[in-house]
Amino acid sequence: MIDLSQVTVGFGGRMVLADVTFSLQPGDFFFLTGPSGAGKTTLLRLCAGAMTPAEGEVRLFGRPLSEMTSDARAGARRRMGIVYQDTQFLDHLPLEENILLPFTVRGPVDAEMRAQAQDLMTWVGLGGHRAALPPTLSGGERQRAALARALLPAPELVLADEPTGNLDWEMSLKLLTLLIELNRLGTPVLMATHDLALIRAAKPMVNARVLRLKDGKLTQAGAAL
Ligand SMILES: Nc1ncnc2c1ncn2[C@@H]1O[C@H](COP(=O)(O)OP(=O)(O)OP(=O)(O)O)[C@@H](O)[C@H]1O
Repeated sequence: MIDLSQVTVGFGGRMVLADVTFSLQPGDFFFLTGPSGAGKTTLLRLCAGAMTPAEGEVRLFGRPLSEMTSDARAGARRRMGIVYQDTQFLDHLPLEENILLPFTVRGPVDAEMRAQAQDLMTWVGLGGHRAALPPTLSGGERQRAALARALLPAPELVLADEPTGNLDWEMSLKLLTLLIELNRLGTPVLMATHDLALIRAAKPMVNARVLRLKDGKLTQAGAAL
């Protein structure tokens, strides 16, 4: 579904990703780890078609990124559930409307969509915050809202950048469990995280693989979970 082939990315003369090859297929669950600044977000942005590499090829749903128009890239992104580290919300809209945005931008929102949004909000513990304006939410609440918004349109794959960074342990486990449940239904997940305890907690629940980024290189520590 996503293929990176010998991809290289640098910023200001500094190599961040060097000759990285990676493939995300149906059913895969990958944790992406590595020190701060190792390039985890950069790799996720490549997977989302949000940037182009200096060298190498990115394919999204089988199509070379280099041959996709910006509309085609946006179309590919709509098929993905992307949880950014700093998901932006529209501050003047109540949370429920923010979560419904992926639907609103495509057309009228019907009662079923609204019910799905409310279910997801309840699941992530935001059922009591439906009318809240985003600036009044805590960091952890915003993160859970970001997850709900990414998952609402039933994406074909999930890319999540430190989705548990602001969450307590219980909520982190809950979020992990939701991603694992989705994965069991076949949705591939690529999740960047620093949290090795969370990776260990996943071990009995999912056949996940660990990718480690260091010095621009990607290594797979399949048995290290
Ligand atoms: N648009 C950009 N312009 C210049 N440098 C950038 C840009 N994006 C990322 N970088 C640099 O590339 C490196 C990798 O950044 P990236 O955000 O991918 O790392 P990360 O592994 O996600 O870090 P963290 O765990 O702290 O979020 C960093 O040194 C960062 O400063």
